Amino acid sequence: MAKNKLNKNWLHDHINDPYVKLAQKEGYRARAAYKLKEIDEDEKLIKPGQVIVDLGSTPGSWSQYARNKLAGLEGGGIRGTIIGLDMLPMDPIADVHFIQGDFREEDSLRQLEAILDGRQVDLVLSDMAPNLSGVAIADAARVEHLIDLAIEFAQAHMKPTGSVLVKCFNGTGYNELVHKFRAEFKTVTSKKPKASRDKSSEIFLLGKILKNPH
Ligand SMILES: C[S@@+](CC[C@H](N)C(=O)[O-])C[C@H]1O[C@@H](n2cnc3c(N)ncnc32)[C@H](O)[C@@H]1O
Repeated sequence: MAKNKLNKNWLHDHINDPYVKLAQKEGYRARAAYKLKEIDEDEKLIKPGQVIVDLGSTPGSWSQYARNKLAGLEGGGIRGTIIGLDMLPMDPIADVHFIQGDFREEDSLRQLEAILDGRQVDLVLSDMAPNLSGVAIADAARVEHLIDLAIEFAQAHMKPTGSVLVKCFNGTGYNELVHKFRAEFKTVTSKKPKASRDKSSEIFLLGKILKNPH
């Protein structure tokens, strides 16, 4: 299909997408908020008082959703901590810490550790998506690398009873990722929320309770 037609189709789908409309109405920066919302409502992941790390947070809809879940009733501050990290800038969200950095780089980890200041994380979220080259094996390796780093981070900084939710793609390398999750977590579930487009091979893996915490 010609590129122009593809762009037009995307625009048509986007404008008519109920989640895009809902995001505009409810003040979310991206329709992605509803992916996390559905998974959270199913799995009861986010609770007041938690320490949450949101990897690949820009433009910020997952952090906004998490913030709403941790918000106090009287509209004052949040109970808990949210740290967003992305290589791209993110407009500030009240009560959400933000680090601009590449998660593959040591410096980003140091900055995360500085904000954590010894506290353990309850929930690691990763909606990180690497730039894809179209070469299946190379792309699978990039996705896997980011997920390996998220798991390593969880091993080092998450409570043993915590959870890790990562975006991956149901294609080359997916079975290996499920295998890896099963080796690391007591419970592993794959999630395809309704807001994740059918056309997309995007799928989320949720691991709960570390088998071998450090
Ligand atoms: C799909 S978007 C995230 C959307 C976000 N969850 C939301 O709800 O607004 C994926 C993000 O991952 C970020 N990303 C990809 N690779 C990264 C890396 N190595 N380090 C940090 N961020 C990364 C991209 O810059 C992009 O902003």
